[in-house]
Amino acid sequence: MYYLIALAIIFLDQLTKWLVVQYMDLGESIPIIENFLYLSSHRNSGAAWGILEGQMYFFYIITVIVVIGLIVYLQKLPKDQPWMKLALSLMLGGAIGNFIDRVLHQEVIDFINTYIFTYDFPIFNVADSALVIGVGIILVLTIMEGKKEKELS
Ligand SMILES: CCC[C@@H]1OC(=O)[C@@H](C)C[C@H](C)CCCCC(=O)CCC[C@@H](CC)/C=C/C=C(\COC)CC[C@@H](O)[C@@H](O)C[C@H](O)CNC1=O
Repeated sequence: MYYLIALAIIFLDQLTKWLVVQYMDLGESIPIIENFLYLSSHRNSGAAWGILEGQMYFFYIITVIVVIGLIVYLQKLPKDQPWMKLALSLMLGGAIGNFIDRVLHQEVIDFINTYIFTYDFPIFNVADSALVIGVGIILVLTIMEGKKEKELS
């Protein structure tokens, strides 16, 4: 069931990237909300903030490890942890979404360009959003778990 969430993320990610490639020129920027949100067609052959630019084999290896880890973890999780399963499914979809780009184009297509206050946050995509949301949910669950244990002890 949670694999459907991962598939939905992959489909949404690849669809949005296809639309950007189809209807936008590289470097083109369309303002959605002035000074806050723009659609900017961008490519990144690195990871976040363009780190390790061009190290495709490193990215393939890391992504395969991440994907296998997520699948094993998803299989092992007991039924009563829906939030954890959601987080892992989001990360699985995000990791595969960027992996497809890296295998097909040796770079990742990015287009969500936000200005958080004056800081021009790196341009990202649906896959990155799913990854960061998945990481965020796991962080929240871990903090909540820690608080619960403290109350019990
Ligand atoms: C989101 C992980 C990045 C994603 O990792 C992936 O694919 C994984 C599955 C495979 C990587 C090879 C391994 C993880 C590297 C970890 C990393 O990099 C530190 C991340 C910290 C993170 C806090 C959790 C910050 C967030 C940043 C950004 C996302 O903001 C929403 C900016 C995204 C833009 O720089 C955009 O150009 C990136 C481009 O799309 C390629 N994306 C990737 O490499």
